[in-house]
Order: sequence, then C-alpha cells, then structure tokens
Amino acid sequence: MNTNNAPPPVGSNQPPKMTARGVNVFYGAKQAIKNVSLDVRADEVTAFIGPSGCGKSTFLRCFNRMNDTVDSARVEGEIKLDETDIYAASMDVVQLRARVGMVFQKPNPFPKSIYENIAYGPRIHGLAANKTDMDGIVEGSLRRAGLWEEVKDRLGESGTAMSGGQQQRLCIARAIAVDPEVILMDEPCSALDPIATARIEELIDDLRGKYAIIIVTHNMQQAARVSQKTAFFHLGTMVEYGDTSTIFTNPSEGRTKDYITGRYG
Ligand SMILES: Nc1ncnc2c1ncn2[C@@H]1O[C@H](COP(=O)(O)OP(=O)(O)OP(=O)(O)O)[C@@H](O)[C@H]1O
Repeated sequence: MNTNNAPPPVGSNQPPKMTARGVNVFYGAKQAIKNVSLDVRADEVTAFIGPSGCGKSTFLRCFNRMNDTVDSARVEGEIKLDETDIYAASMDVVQLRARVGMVFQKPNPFPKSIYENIAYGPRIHGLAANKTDMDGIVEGSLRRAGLWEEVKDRLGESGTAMSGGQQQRLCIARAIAVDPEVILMDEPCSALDPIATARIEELIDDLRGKYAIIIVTHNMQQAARVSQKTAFFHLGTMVEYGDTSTIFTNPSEGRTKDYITGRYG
C-alpha cells in the first residue's frame, strides 16, 4: 500500500533485468557463495559490499559466467538475463559477455590504439557495416564514457599510454561499444586516485538508467554515493539487501550495522 501518495520509483513495475535464484559457488570443496537470490533492476545501480573474502567478486562473476574461466569453480542455481537462463547449454558465452559487460579492478586496455580498443568488440560482433559506422560507434562510446574531448585528436595513440583514470574510462567505453544491457564493475576505482575516482563515479551516475549496473566496492562512501540498491555480504551469504539509503541509515541486521559502522571489515 502506498501510504504517502509518492509515485512509485521509475521502473519499479518492470520485471528485473537479471535474477539470481539459489546460487551456490564452490572452489573445489570450499563454498564461497551460499544460496544467494537477488533481482537486478535495469534502471538502477546495485552495489555489493562486505568484508574482504565474503564473496562479492565471486557472485558478481556469476552474472556473465566469468567463473567459467576458473577451473576449480562450480556454480549451482539459476541466473537469468530477462527470461534466458545464462547457464543453459545453448547459451553463447561470447554473446552473453557482450550483453553483460565487465570492467575490472585494474584498467586493462588492449596494447593497441585508443580507436582499436573500442572498435575490437563491435568488429567481432559485426556491429558496423563500414568505416563510417565504426567511427560513429567509437565516437559515441567515447562520448558516453566522458572521454571523447580528451582523446579525439589522438585516437591512434596507444590505450596503455593514458592515465589510469583515462584507461578505466576507456575500458568502460569498450564495454559500452558492444551495446550491453548490463555492466559489471569489480572495484573499478581501487587503482585510481581520488580525482579519477570522482570522475568514474560521475560516469556511473550518467550511465545509470541506460544500463543495469552492478558494482563491487570496498568503499562504503562510494556505494552510498553511486548506488540505489545495496547488498551486504558476509562469509558467502547475502545478509541484507535493500535501498541503499536504508542499508546505510537503518539496516535490519546487526551484522550489516556492525560493518557500516566500521566495527569489522
Ligand atoms: N580462484 C579461486 N580459487 C579458490 N578460492 C577462491 C578463488 N577466488 C576466490 N576464492 C575464495 O573465495 C572466497 C570469496 O572470494 P571473493 O574474491 O569472491 O571475495 P571478495 O568479497 O570479492 O573479496 P575481496 O573484497 O578481498 O576482493 C574467498 O575465501 C577466496 O579466498
């Protein structure tokens, strides 16, 4: 019941973009994620927080099957992108990772030109019919990542010769270039200085609503600034999930409260 006559949040009636149900992840015999279920909304930024080793990255990597690349990892449960089970045998993992892009902790541009860093994905996915199309995708992706003005006169220079913050925005532009629906960010600012971090946070805010975004962060202020929903993890379980404002001001669980007040972690 809506008691205060406030309109419902935008998109709240839409089905979630991704759903996780009963997810368990094991590395060999060790269980890193225990029976976690979560909905990810298309128009929101969802933050995963919790102490080191609680399973944030492991759970994040379930959403585009990056755990497939770890031999000892085994994922149980169900994860859907819209109505599609991403762990189905018929799922094309290359296509999945274009639809669910990823940005890592350490910026990892290819050792190629700025232009080629962006053009690579659209080329392998056949998204550009000709050079003009590709130029448009490269410019559009760099603009969306807030990098165009800084690099438009040096597209032929190496992506690895940029500052760390620029490299991370290049990696975000590279994810955007293949027209994803979801972007996973695994501590995207942990290798950056405060100014570069602020620019990435602004960029995340600009991208909100265009892509569903999940961000793993150690930085609680960052989670509070950039996300609308927060999930708190501890020892492989999701202890609490809710509106970020509630999690940070009035959490239901004692463990969440202890973490956000700095008692451990
Ligand atoms: N490739 C791996 N092989 C074996 N165990 C792993 C592997 N990756 C992670 N783990 C273990 O799984 C658990 C969860 O790790 P994960 O990296 O997901 O946690 P996290 O919350 O993201 O930690 P951090 O904040 O330190 O990055 C930890 O106990 C970790 O040691």
